[in-house]
Amino acid sequence: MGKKILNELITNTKVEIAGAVARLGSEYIGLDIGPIVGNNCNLGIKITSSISEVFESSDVVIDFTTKECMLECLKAAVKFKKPLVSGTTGIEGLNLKEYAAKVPILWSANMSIGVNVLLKLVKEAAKLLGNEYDVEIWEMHHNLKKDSPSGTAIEFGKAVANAAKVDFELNQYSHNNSNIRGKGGIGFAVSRGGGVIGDHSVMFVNSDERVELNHKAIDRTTFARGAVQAAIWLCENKTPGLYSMQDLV
Ligand SMILES: NC(=O)C1=CN([C@@H]2O[C@H](COP(=O)(O)OP(=O)(O)OC[C@H]3O[C@@H](n4cnc5c(N)ncnc54)[C@H](OP(=O)(O)O)[C@@H]3O)[C@@H](O)[C@H]2O)C=CC1
Ligand SMILES: O=C(O)C1=N[C@H](C(=O)O)C[C@H](O)C1
Repeated sequence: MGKKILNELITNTKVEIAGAVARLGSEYIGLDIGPIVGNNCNLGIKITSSISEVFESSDVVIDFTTKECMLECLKAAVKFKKPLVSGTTGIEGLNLKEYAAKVPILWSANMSIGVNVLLKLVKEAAKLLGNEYDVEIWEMHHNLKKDSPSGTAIEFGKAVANAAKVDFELNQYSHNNSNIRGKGGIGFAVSRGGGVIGDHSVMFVNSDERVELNHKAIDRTTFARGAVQAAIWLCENKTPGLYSMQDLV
C-alpha cells in the first residue's frame, strides 16, 4: 500500500509529498522515493526511519502498517498536533477516540468509495430485512494478509449488529466447529489465496431467499485514492474528532 499511496500522491496535483517512512533497518532507508515507485528520476524525498520527522514536516500523515506502528502514529499525531489518516486493520483494542479527542483522526477499514457505498446499503438492508434473516459475511484476500477476518468484514458485521440492535461481540459466529448455526448470529467465513485484492460478500438468508451484497476490488489503487482523498478532506476539516470514509461518501 505504501508504494500505491506514493504513486497516487505523485499524480495528484492538489498535494505535495513531505516525507516517507519505513522501518529502522529497512533496505529503503536513505533512498529517494522516485525509483522505488518506478520513476526514472529522483523526487527529492528520502525515506527516513523516523516517524516523528515525517509528522513534523507534514500537514497530514497517511498510515497503512500494523497495529503497533499505528499506535506510534497516533501518539505522534497528538504530540505534533497533526491529523492522521489510517487504513491499518487488525487494530482491535486500540482506543482511537482517546487520540481523536485531541487531533482529527480518520480511520476506515476500507478506503474504497465502492465499499463505503456498500456499507450504507448493508445498513439499509439490515434495517429493512429485520432480524429474521441469517447474516453471513464472507471475505477473500491474498495469501500475505495477516489479519482475519478482514477489517472490512468486521465493519460490515458491526453495521448489521447495530441495525438489528444486537451486541456485535456476543453475536459473532465462525464456522470452524460443528455447532448448528444459532439464530441471530452473524457468521464469518474467510478465504485466503494468491493475489486476490479483496472480495467481500454480505448475505441475508432465510428459508425462501438469499440477498447478496458484493464488492470486488480490482486494483489496490482504489484504496490509495480513497486514502489521499481522505487526507485532503481531513486537512480541510481540522476539528479534532474521529472520522471515517462514511463521512466522505
Ligand atoms: N483500509 C484499507 O483500505 C486497506 C487497508 N489495508 C491494511 O493496511 C495494512 C498494510 O497492508 P499492506 O500494505 O498490504 O501490508 P504490508 O505488510 O505489505 O505493508 C505494511 C508496511 O508497514 C511497514 N511497517 C510496519 N511497522 C512499521 C514501523 N514500526 N515503522 C515503519 N514501517 C513499518 C512494514 O515494514 P516491514 O515490511 O519492514 O515490516 C511494511 O512495509 C494492513 O493492516 C491491511 O489490512 C490494506 C489495504 C487497504
Ligand atoms: O489487507 C488487505 O489487503 C486489505 N485489507 C483491508 C481489510 O482488512 O478489510 C481492506 C481491503 O480489503 C484490503
